[in-house]
Amino acid sequence: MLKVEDVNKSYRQNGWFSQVRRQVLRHIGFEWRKGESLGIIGESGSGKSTLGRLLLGIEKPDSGVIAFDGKPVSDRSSRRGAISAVFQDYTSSINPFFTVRQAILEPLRFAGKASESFDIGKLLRQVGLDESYLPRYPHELSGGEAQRVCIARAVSVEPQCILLDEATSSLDGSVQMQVLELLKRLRTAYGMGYIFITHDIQAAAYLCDRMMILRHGEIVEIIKTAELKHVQSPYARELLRKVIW
Ligand SMILES: Nc1ncnc2c1ncn2[C@@H]1O[C@H](COP(=O)(O)OP(=O)(O)OP(=O)(O)O)[C@@H](O)[C@H]1O
Repeated sequence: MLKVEDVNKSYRQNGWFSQVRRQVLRHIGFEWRKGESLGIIGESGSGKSTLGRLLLGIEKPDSGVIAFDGKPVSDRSSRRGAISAVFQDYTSSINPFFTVRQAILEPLRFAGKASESFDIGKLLRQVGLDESYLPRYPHELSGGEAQRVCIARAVSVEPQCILLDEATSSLDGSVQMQVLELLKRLRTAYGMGYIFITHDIQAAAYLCDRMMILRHGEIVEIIKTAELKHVQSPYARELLRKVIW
């Protein structure tokens, strides 16, 4: 379980030497339960990606606690293999000098899970590719294929949770749908859960069991997707109005 308690985060407003700080996240608290798919939705600038970086332990909060199975995520060894990430920018997520084979084996080696018996072909087929992609370089892949390779990398270590930050947003309509379907299938196949950061409420509704709505760095509401029509706060109602009703 991932537990977030009273997390606050600010950044210096005008560069390194500025004394002025802008509060980006305020009093964030929630739990992500094993196997769950939780959407984090909100408008641009609401703090979604910042929260994602804190959950991954890439950055530290000013105050508050983020713990995975009781251990702080800032402790790299505790989160290694527990949380993987897939980002929007699939082109820069893969080393341009790595083949697909090298790109997929990299996180496995890092997690100490690479072995001769690892079935890389099976993994590629799980994400809708096949062995013919193994010698290819990123520039020889379409956007959808590159993002599938990123997903394969994230899945390869069989983490408990994959954090996806706008991972389907830059794919065009039908490819985005294919990747969402793929994520649904992988969840069933591997039993892992997702934290799905997006401004696309429909994509989140498709993939997630619960949704957290962020505004100006604060949680407005956390609601089960099945009960989305019954959101309480005026902001959440307005945000959902266009796509739900
Ligand atoms: N490293 C940083 N230094 C200073 N300010 C930052 C930094 N990272 C983010 N911010 C600011 O924090 C606020 C929240 O940014 P964040 O990227 O988390 O929002 P978001 O909801 O993910 O937005 P988007 O949907 O546009 O990606 C923004 O005002 C942004 O300018």
